[in-house]
Amino acid sequence: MSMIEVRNLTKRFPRVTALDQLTLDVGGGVTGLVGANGAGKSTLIKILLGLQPATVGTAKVLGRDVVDDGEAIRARVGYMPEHDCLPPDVSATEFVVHMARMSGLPPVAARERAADTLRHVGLQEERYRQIGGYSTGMRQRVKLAQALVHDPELVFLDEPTNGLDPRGRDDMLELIRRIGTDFGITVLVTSHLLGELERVCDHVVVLDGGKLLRSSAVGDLTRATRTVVVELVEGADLLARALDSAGLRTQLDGHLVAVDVEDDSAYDTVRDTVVELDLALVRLQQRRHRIEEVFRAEEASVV
Ligand SMILES: Nc1ncnc2c1ncn2[C@@H]1O[C@H](COP(=O)(O)OP(=O)(O)OP(=O)(O)O)[C@@H](O)[C@H]1O
Repeated sequence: MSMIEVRNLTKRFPRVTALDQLTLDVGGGVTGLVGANGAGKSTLIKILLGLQPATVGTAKVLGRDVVDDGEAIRARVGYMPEHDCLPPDVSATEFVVHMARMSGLPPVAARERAADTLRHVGLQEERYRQIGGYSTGMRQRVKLAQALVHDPELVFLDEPTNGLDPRGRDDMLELIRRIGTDFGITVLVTSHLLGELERVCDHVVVLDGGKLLRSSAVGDLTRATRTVVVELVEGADLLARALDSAGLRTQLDGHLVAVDVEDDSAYDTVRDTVVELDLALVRLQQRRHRIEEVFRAEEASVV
């Protein structure tokens, strides 16, 4: 079932078209929304939350229209905004309890949910201190906690790893994965870094200049473009030439030949050719492309 359905969505600002006839379906699990700064990611999230009107087109979230049913959608959806929006002079506990109360939870339930959620995002004793003294990583966790405190079915996380050091990024990505797997909450997470999303996402949507560049399952994206690396004692150039003549794409690098493998028959061709040429094999290793390499290769072939 589609959690989000976007049809022909266009958003024009006076000087720029932020979204351009975007059509898109997002299912359950963790979906990454990737694009350079200005690609339209935040604008899409704001329209899906009913916080901004589209110029043209329609969108549904959890089966409800974003214009007619904004309030009902916001009750079942969490939102972690990109920019800092936290009051400095209250504690994380006070803030998250307040947000839970705003979502309609009674006082005792709000306190319990806030404590549970802050624990899940990894804020311990520091949750009683004023937010003004927090590190960026701690502030991101508070923003995440307020997005989860009312037990939503779907959360929008806008650039949750922004400003974090590598360790903080890893921790945040792990948390996002757990939101999807352990709690069964559907996640739409944005980033301008494609590489970090492949670790936690089931699906990736790529926006470019407000248009849909690609929407694929992460597994399909990397599986479709495997490489097998063949290392030989000698004769790598002979093998590369023979495989080229057999219609495979190869790259020669010293004693190594990297071969693009589009289907399983390519393995047979590599094995048979090594035997026919009577070459001494050191290693035959399969390597999946990283998602970033796939896109880089595609961009290069477009240029
Ligand atoms: N309220 C606004 N008024 C005018 N232009 C806007 C407004 N909001 C966004 N834009 C423009 O729309 C385009 C898309 O912006 P958006 O914030 O959606 O991109 P983004 O992919 O989220 O990038 P970033 O990560 O930098 O926020 C940009 O060119 C931006 O300048």
